[in-house]
Amino acid sequence: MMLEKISSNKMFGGVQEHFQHHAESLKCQMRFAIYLPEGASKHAPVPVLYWLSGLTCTDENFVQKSGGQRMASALGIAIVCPDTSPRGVGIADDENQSYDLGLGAGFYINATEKPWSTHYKMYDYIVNELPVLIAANFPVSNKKSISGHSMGGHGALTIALKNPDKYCSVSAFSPIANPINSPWGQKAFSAYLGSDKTLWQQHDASVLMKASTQHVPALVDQGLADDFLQEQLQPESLISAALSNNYPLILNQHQGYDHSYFFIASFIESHLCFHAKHLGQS
Ligand SMILES: N[C@@H](CCC(=O)N[C@@H](CSC=O)C(=O)NCC(=O)O)C(=O)O
Repeated sequence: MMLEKISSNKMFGGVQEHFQHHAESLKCQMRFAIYLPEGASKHAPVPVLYWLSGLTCTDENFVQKSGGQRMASALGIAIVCPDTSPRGVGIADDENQSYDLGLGAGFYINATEKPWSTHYKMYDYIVNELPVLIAANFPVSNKKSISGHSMGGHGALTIALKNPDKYCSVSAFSPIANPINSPWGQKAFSAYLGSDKTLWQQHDASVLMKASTQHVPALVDQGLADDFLQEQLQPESLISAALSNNYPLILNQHQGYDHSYFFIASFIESHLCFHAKHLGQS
């Protein structure tokens, strides 16, 4: 698979890079960012944290705003940031977009409904295609963890809960914790999956956590001044699910913090330390 390098910048001794490539699962060109810490090499491969961004984001938001690279360098962890949806000429909703459906809003699921089903296979891209591409082209080990924000927090939690053998740990900032009961989730799942709500449940972190039998260690941070807290995010559903299933979820709530990357930047280092512990880096 051909990778085209878009940019490369030395940062904290390592390197922050952006690439583009043809994604088979999405049938379009995709971009991703990768941070590689100093010393990562074929002889000293490093584990990878996949970061899934939220609505309206690209591969750039985390790279520019989170400040996560400093601790990733110290801990010896690579961070891969994919884009949040397929993009390109002729892809559904290119010309008629709302911020919470279509471009920048792939929800990390495989769409089954037209017109989305041709390209919107973000689950396959994140779980299967991208890790193979990363392993083939970068000095990484086979240890992986996953994290994300908001829509990406939903993606990280659901992907880890559905694939407990693939991920050493999962974390999320302000995740859409119960999308089958939130307006963002209902809009996306209706469009991408259709009206059968039993299918929606397979992509709901609270439903999956309640039923989970193999527990991936999970950390969630939530700001209490988040404008989306009650209507869209509903962390109380995740807390109930964890309690009912004795799930090892750490959920921290923070007075005064909102939904922005200022919140993520304030706590990203604790997430990286959490993942480092489960990836065997500390
Ligand atoms: N209506 C807003 C919503 C966009 C927004 O807040 N996006 C968040 C993620 S929300 C859930 O997935 C975000 O991360 N934005 C990018 C950033 O860099 O802050 C709007 O359109 O602005």
